[in-house]
Amino acid sequence: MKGSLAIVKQLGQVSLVSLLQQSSSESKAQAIQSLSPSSSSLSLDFDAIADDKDCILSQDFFCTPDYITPDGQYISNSLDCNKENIPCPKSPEKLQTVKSIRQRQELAKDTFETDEIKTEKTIGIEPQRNHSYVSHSVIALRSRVMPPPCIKNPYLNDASETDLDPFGYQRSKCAALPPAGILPTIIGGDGLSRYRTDFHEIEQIGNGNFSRVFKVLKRIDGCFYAVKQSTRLLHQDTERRKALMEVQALAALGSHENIVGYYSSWFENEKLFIQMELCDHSLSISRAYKSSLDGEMLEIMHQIAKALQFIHARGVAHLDVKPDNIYVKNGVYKLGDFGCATLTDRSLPIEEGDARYMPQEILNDKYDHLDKVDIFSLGAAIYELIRGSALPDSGPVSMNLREGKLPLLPGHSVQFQNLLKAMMDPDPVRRPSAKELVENLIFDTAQKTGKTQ
Ligand SMILES: Nc1ncnc2c1ncn2[C@@H]1O[C@H](COP(=O)(O)OP(=O)(O)OP(=O)(O)O)[C@@H](O)[C@H]1O
Ligand SMILES: [Mg+2]
Repeated sequence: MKGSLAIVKQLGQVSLVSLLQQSSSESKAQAIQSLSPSSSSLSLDFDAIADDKDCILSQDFFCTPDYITPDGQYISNSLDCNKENIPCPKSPEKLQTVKSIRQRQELAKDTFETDEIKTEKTIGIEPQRNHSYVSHSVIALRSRVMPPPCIKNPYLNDASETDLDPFGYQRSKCAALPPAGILPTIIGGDGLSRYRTDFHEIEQIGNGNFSRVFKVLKRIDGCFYAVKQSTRLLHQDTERRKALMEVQALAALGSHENIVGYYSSWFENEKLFIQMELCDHSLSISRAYKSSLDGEMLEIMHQIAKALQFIHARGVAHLDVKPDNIYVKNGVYKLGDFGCATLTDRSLPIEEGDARYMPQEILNDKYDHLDKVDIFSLGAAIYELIRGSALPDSGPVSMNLREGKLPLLPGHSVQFQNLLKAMMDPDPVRRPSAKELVENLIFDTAQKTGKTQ
């Protein structure tokens, strides 16, 4: 045994599993003790390894050389997920024998056979023992061997489902979303972060009530994107389902010039990540975005009305139209933040957005004309931009607005003020639809006189 330990130390590589399997518990302790003093860089969790002697080493799956992952690598990944460019430890040269290859192949075969039976139970379940690198890898691998179920998008109608059945055997279990515990949450649990692997973070560009938004560079295509991350940990499936509604709405709607572009999304460490088109900034009132020009306000109104016409035609209401959620990119205005989006037929839960921009009927829980809620909110957003200061939550100003009493706006045409008044009419039926708004002659006139250029 002494001889083999000497070889181990000399080669700088350890095959501890076989070592521990062969040794009695007493000789394990001796072996460990004799290793420790001269190899201080190796501080392995031997108890964990001994506990896991029937587990499989990650390298057995990935066909990498047999070596114990240096302790430092695991610790740095698990303690500070934000660190980038952590250098990969060099794998020591491997002494390969035909026997060791065959043993490994058999071991892997056994594991995959076991996985077929056990995967359904392990998906979506956090590993119980965080101290073992081996257990993390096995669990992460299992979730990849058996991909998570497809999720039915509630914003799409089901016409195509008869021919194609992407939900397969899970249909009976999930009418709309998979059952509790099954949504994937453990990406990143093995120390591999999709966010860190695929993107280089440049800077934070936004802050919402529920999320932070970062400007990132995608490593593989060299393009900039915005990635929105939820700030709260989404522990429960119900929370994850709710968060998912935003990406499902974006994905179902498809692309439109006046809607922020959607690329992809994933869960990582119990947070939802959404990769989107990067815009220059939002119209947030905190940026002192004040304009007294009819032309500019008309341009914003016209472009966002087009976005609303597009989503309303697809049966979707945004329910959180406000300056914070209108972004600008190269002079083009885009509607973003679909976190409150719902179906106008009220077949999905309704969560109203920022109360400052909500009409009275929503505060009275009347949801008959959800598309017209967006028209009111757009009117309120435009009014706020003209006013140049944030609308109050409550009080006489907000009450007057909800009653359709819009103060006079000096410097703005009567035609424009009347349109704004109509958009904020207390009766949703009398508000123009998005289509009527887009087709309003005021935009033609503005274009002809060059005001919207
Ligand atoms: N694609 C983007 N490009 C540029 N900036 C963005 C983008 N998406 C979001 N932002 C910025 O990040 C801020 C917060 O984003 P977002 O509104 O989506 O988060 P939220 O937590 O859902 O917000 P809320 O508090 O309104 O619910 C936005 O107001 C905007 O300034
Ligand atoms: Mg927002």
